[in-house]
Amino acid sequence: MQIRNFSIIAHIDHGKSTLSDRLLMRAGAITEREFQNQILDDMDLERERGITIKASAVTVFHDHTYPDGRTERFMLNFIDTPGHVDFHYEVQKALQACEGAILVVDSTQGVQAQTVANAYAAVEVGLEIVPVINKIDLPSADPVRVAEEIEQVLGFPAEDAILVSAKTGQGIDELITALCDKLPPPTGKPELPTRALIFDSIYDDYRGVITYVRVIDGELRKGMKIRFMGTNKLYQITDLGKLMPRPKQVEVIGTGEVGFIVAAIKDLHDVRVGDTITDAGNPAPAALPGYKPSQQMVYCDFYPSGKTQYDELRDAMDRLSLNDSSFSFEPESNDALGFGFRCGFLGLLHMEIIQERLEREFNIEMIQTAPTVTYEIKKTDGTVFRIDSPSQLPDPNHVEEIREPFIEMNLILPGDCVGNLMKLCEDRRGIYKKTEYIGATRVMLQYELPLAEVIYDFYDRLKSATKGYGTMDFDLIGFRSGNLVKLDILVNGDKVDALSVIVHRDHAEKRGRGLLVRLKEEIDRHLFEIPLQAAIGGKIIARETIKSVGKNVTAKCYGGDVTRKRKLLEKQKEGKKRMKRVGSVDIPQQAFMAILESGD
Ligand SMILES: Nc1nc2c(ncn2[C@@H]2O[C@H](COP(=O)(O)OP(=O)(O)OP(=O)(O)O)[C@@H](O)[C@H]2O)c(=O)[nH]1
Repeated sequence: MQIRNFSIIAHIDHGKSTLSDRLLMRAGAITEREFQNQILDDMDLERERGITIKASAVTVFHDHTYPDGRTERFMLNFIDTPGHVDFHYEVQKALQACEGAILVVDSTQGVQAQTVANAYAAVEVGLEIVPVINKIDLPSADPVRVAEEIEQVLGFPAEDAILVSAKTGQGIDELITALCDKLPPPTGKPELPTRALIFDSIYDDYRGVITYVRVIDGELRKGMKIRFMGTNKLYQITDLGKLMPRPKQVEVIGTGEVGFIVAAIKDLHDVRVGDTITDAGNPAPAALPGYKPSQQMVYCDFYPSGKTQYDELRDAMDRLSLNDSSFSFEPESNDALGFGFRCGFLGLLHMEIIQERLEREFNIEMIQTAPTVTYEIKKTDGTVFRIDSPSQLPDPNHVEEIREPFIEMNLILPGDCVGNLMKLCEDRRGIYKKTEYIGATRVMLQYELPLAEVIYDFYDRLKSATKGYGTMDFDLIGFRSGNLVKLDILVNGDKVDALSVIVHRDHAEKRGRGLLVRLKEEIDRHLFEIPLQAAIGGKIIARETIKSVGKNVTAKCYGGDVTRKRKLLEKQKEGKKRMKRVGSVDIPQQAFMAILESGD
């Protein structure tokens, strides 16, 4: 029997999940009805089996007929990947467990920013790529143009693209034939000591940690004693299986195959994605190369509020981190906000997901501070270290350099929006790199930008400046020294650490003023007058005053420019009720997020 391992990669909404389901249906693994119900998203399935399915590696069989009439059975293993820019890391993990990838491009949309990013990622790990043009059933489909774009931007010959409709099933047989013919087989050796790559793991309430593996050499057997080569932990396999797509127990996962193992592992942190599993009785001499560890790029604080206690928040986060090892938290205390946690995320979307899950699944009420990036500090004594909160910045007299993370951003947009986007990038301290044309009407722009300038609202700005047609993708390229300063905020004379930000010196005054104006809108009047001040190193650079209730009877006007309200902030409307008392002033949740809106 032949084995082929591949991932499906695509820009968001180009049809990756629908195509996975269609392939499952074509291979007879699911029924037409299940296809209609989107099997891979079916939560009932998880409940029924007591197993959680995530970024699943699904196994199906296909009888392939060669041109000479011979037939042979193929085991096709495919791994679903997330498409969002925050989860690049997950995509990389999936790709390294494969020999090939299907690159899906929507025939009505063409090549988009994440099409390019995912294609490059797949080429980088040496995968064979089968380009697929999807949604050809739609009247607005333009597969010829899209095939040309694929050739022009990515270099895959236009005639190699396979035209399909995941929805109707058109072209799926050609696709499966191409997978069998074009993708290389796995190259591992069955006779060598076992080496299996961990590409995913999840925590399951009933069975502990479930580890997804790709066996490179040797095999994994039920009952086998295994060693995790990186963490040096020993376990015994109690169960192993494959997702077909329902979990099916097997006795052996052989060379080149994928599957999951259960070994009574209680702590997700014992199982490091990228680590190698070997046979404890006959260990491999060296581990597989593994992955770069996931990088947290965005940090913020969570503080319990309302009826939620500190312990409840900690327990909820503990439970969440069981299932998501790229989310981290550490106790943090703060004069103004009391005891809470400093949390690290892969990106802003990841942060929103965690915040939403805490609120929805655990009924947690909390105050969240504005997100910030990691900075690298060089002190005058030569020491270099990283901080993930402005409050950790040492005395400016001891700081020689503040370095901030920079990204390389690729934007794909309609040609007539280029001017607007270049202005936006330049306002955000962007450094222009290059422009490339895609066909006659679209442009790929490349800029280097400070991450701090894009994490808040850049995506929304891009969408509104391009009527929704623009797409973006970025990669971290390193830390660069900048003329950065810490801007402190004083409320009624008290410095509120959670409101401090690190900003470029040239923008400091404008940011300080903007922030105070927003704070003034958010903080209700009290019985006394409240001075608001912005300061750099003790020097006040801006000031506002919230008048006392007694002095002016005009009703307070809330809101500001509604069109500027971001999605993130809208979700926090009820946060208005969540207050934290700083000194004698009540500050609502939204005030802590005001920094997000005070940029321009
Ligand atoms: N007409 C048509 N619609 C399709 C086809 N394939 C997918 N779609 C639709 O396109 C939308 C996005 O498809 P998904 O399969 O969810 O896309 P995805 O790439 O997995 O999206 P994410 O999981 O959000 O990254 C859905 O509404 C699908 O029904 C197709 O071949 N034809």
